[in-house]
Amino acid sequence: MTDTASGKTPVTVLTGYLGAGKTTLLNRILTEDHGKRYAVIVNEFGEIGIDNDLVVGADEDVFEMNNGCVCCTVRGDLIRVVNGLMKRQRPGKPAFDAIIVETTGLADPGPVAQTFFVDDEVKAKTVLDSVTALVDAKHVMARLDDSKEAREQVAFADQIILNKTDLVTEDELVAVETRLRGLNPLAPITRAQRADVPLDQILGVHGFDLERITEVRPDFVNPPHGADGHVHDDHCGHDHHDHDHGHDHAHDHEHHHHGARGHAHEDDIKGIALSLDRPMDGQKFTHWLDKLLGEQGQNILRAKGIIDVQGEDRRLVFQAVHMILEGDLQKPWGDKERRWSRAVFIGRDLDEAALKAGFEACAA
Ligand SMILES: Nc1nc2c(ncn2[C@@H]2O[C@H](COP(=O)(O)OP(=O)(O)OP(=O)(O)O)[C@@H](O)[C@H]2O)c(=O)[nH]1
Repeated sequence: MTDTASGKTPVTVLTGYLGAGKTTLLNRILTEDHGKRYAVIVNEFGEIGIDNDLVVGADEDVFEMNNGCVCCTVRGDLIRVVNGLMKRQRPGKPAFDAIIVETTGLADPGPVAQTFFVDDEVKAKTVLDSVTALVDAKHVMARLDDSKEAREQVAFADQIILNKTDLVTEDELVAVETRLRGLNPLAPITRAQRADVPLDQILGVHGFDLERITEVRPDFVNPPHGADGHVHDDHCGHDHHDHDHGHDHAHDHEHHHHGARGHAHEDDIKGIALSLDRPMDGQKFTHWLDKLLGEQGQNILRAKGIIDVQGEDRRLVFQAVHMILEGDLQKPWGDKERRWSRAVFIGRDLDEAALKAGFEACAA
């Protein structure tokens, strides 16, 4: 599964709130008869190695980072572990087909994801394939109410596995999916029990590649239910009347522990999808994006997009994790292909009107 274009080993960052089913998934990855070799990097809380012991077949392919808190900074220990893995060899190919990094249930996945952009050695050998969030269908609504980390994990994800679907009704599932989509309109949601998703559907998916996602499921950039431009489709369901997270409510930035259910709630994290059918001025756009990330990068969890630059045959593809921005010109637009620009910003307290105006002002 080595990334064919680049020869780099794909890395999946696995997040999910406490108890969502991460260990269950890792055990599947390590034990299933898939003919691949995966390395799993788990994160330990200080001295007690519980997680590692819960992962079966742990010895050979499971590696620990235990150097401090996973959510604080770009991870020196993670860099060391990954570089160590990359030095191993199998005849003619990298030692592992893919690497999965588990973050603790409470961690912000941002710094872990950023690690794969900042260290030159890591960057040369690996490519961040996706941030995958596991969600507990039974408990996620309450967690989204009371936990900023839970909201950030969902907002940050390239794909979401909605686990424990056996514990809730279809109506409840639709309500959960609607809420997840409000926080993250881009990530595909796959339902699962005991994390029984096909591994080739979640690993090596190029989740960071916006274009591929929109090719597979064009509805991913569908604005959330209730928002301008939302298209009703099979995925949104229409019987979720009691979960109308209106978008005009006053914000509650404190998010004290509410009861598990029943209050009207405005998620302060949201995803904003922008598009433009005219070519853009490349310089204007780059300048705008740099400035935006410089000023609001703390609040922007993720951004990615494909831009149609005037006078350029190739598409400009960018993505950002907080303030860390990467962008380059990628494959040329096809003759019959629709040339258009689209971008998604996921973050806290984003001013949608200002973003839209700024984006459109970059038109050539
Ligand atoms: N009913 C049900 N239980 C599940 C499912 N998936 C996992 N579980 C159970 O949920 C519990 C938590 O699962 P884990 O895989 O340990 O979750 P985790 O995300 O690793 O938890 P932390 O390590 O605390 O972050 C375990 O008892 C699992 O057996 C599911 O689809 N349905």
